[in-house]
Amino acid sequence: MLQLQQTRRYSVLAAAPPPIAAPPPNTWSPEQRAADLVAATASRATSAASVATAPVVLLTQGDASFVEHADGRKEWVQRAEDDWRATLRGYLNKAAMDDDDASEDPTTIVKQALKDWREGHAVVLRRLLSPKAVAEVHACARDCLDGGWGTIRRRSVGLPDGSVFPQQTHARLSKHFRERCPRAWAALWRGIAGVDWGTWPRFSGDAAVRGAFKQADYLLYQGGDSVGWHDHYGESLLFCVVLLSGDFEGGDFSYKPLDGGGAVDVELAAGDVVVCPSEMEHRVGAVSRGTRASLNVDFWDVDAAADRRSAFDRY
Ligand SMILES: O=C(O)CCC(=O)C(=O)O
Ligand SMILES: [Fe+2]
Repeated sequence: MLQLQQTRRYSVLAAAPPPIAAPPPNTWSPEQRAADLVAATASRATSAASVATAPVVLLTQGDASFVEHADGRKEWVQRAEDDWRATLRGYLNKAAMDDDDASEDPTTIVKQALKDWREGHAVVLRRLLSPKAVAEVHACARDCLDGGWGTIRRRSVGLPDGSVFPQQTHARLSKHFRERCPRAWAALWRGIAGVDWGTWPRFSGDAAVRGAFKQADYLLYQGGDSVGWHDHYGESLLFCVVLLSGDFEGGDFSYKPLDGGGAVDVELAAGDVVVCPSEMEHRVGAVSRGTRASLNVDFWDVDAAADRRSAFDRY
């Protein structure tokens, strides 16, 4: 069993800088916000109507958003945790729920990916998750919100490049991910075991990969959200990212090869998975239109008894 190293570069920044232009006091009134929340917690059918009138987020800076209302008015609003939850719920109420369970066998997908793979690079598993497996993950995130069993945060990962402060909305699904997303989980551990074996072997076989599940995080980016350059060194041994949505612009996933070569942009479609060794630096570019949803899953080799995280950090 390897010793888990201290975190070196994986940065989860706590404080957000002030927005570029100071937002005016919140004119998205508490009454309106309360009404949105009530509507959002109602049934899916009725909440779909309320979502149509929710402001569109054009840009985010820290906890402030520049929004456009249905009548065309634009303004800065300061947002609190409940607002981010409402945003997440609004997206999840509309997220594609596709019943198509067709996907290729993970072994075949891994074989193809390893043919194209070069040492020191990430591995891309095309369409590893079927539309139904992707839908399972969206449904799990909604269940996490409705059931209140996972932590939901607005957080920053990585270092800002230029003036853009990286931010993502983050829901930790670890507690129930494996049982609520059986298709997604089976595709992931099979795909990852195959990749690991054929590249930088860190886990000895399927059972070791299954036992090394550390956490699964559902991530939402919109209105300029991004993730700066960072790695997961010391936090895990291997991680993967699944793209869960398609209707957005910007939001490219890039990584820096371990041989010191220049950054590589990866084109991803919903259901595609990028697998990286945890020391590999990566980032997500700013999302300029629509919503990018993804799932980050980390694998380590610390067994349950040696896991010293608090319940909050786990879930
Ligand atoms: O959303 C992604 O594609 C990557 C997210 C990421 O790197 C992280 O949350 O650590
Ligand atoms: Fe990351």
